[in-house]
Amino acid sequence: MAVLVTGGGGYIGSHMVWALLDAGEDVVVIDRLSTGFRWAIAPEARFYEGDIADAELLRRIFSENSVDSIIHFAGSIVVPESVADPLGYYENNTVKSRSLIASAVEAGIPHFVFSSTAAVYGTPSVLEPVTEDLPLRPESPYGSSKLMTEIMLKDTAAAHDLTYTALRYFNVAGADPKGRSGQSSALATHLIKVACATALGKRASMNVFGTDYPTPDGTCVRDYIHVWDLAQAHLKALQRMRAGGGSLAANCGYGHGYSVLEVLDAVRKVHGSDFPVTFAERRPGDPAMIVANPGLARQELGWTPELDDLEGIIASALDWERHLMRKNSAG
Ligand SMILES: NC(=O)c1ccc[n+]([C@@H]2O[C@H](COP(=O)([O-])OP(=O)(O)OC[C@H]3O[C@@H](n4cnc5c(N)ncnc54)[C@H](O)[C@@H]3O)[C@@H](O)[C@H]2O)c1
Ligand SMILES: O=c1ccn([C@@H]2O[C@H](COP(=O)(O)OP(=O)(O)O[C@H]3O[C@H](CO)[C@H](O)[C@H](O)[C@H]3O)[C@@H](O)[C@H]2O)c(=O)[nH]1
Repeated sequence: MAVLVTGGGGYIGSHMVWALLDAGEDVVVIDRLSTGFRWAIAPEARFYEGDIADAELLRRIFSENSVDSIIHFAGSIVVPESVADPLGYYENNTVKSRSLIASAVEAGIPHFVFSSTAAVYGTPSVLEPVTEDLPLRPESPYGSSKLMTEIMLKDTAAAHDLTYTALRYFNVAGADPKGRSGQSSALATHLIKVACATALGKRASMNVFGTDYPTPDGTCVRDYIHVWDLAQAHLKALQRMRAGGGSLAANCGYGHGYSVLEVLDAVRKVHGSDFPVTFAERRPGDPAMIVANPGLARQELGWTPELDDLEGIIASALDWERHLMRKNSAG
């Protein structure tokens, strides 16, 4: 049986494709290459260029491949961009996911893994790491667009022969330990990516967005998870559903948070030199602090993270950034 990866040319999707191939799976990718890259998709995967809402293309993919599972990464991912363009985010993340889910139901695909996000919680009402039963109160259209897809999946799973796992990722960072993929988009806005690019001189400077949050040092706190550990959680979710496990929404994070300033200090330490930072206004849509309680994923998926080390995550991100610099200078 084959696994269809939507958004397999993107940051997390390209790692997932490698993880699936490493595990001996047959892999098919659909990606419209809006933020992803053809070269980022492992050559062993079969690639279809197009949109997840193109029902005709999905029918062709399902007729040409024995797909039993979909892992759905394709979407728009930048929180402040979603505040400026909510309808664009509801279109690409919610409306198009609805179309993809309808294609899955029509083709009788039994298993579906969805890239959800910590942003579904908004700013939690408790200081402890969040569990899945807390109220879901997204603070950005991005978070709402993802929560709506979780709701569609829940209702669809109740009505049809489809089992889903929604993995609520916390802040994904780092690169494939074997150096085959990493965060490659020059437009990426993620903290660790931006800090590594600044440390290496690819950017002149960077901003710290907000220093007056109700956190120990005034900057936002996040739970940074290594992209390779995250890909392994998806493999576990697939195995569990194939073995008859039911639908589930589970956090993927490590259970401890770092402030923006702590992350920048770690980048300075790993890189070995300082770089320019500007203290700027808060960025719209940012919750002050969010950290995962990963107990459910550990217990239900049997997921055991192996790369829980901020400096290790940063070292792999720096390595990938250097690789991109060599690749670009070679033309
Ligand atoms: N990066 C994070 O920290 C993070 C955290 C939580 C959740 N997520 C979720 O993980 C998923 C992947 O994120 P990423 O960081 O790899 O982003 P990314 O932008 O690198 O990858 C998204 C991929 O989807 C493709 N795509 C977008 N819309 C499409 C469409 N309509 N049809 C076909 N292809 C389309 C893009 O070309 C790209 O290759 C997203 O759904 C995102 O919301 C990411
Ligand atoms: O140049 C930068 C970039 C980010 N930040 C700050 O660093 C923190 C982390 O920001 P990121 O952009 O790296 O990540 P987000 O927390 O905004 O969002 C990420 O994780 C979320 C889940 O927590 C979502 O799923 C989303 O897709 C993904 O981009 C935020 O406080 C942000 O304001 C800066 O100070 N400077």
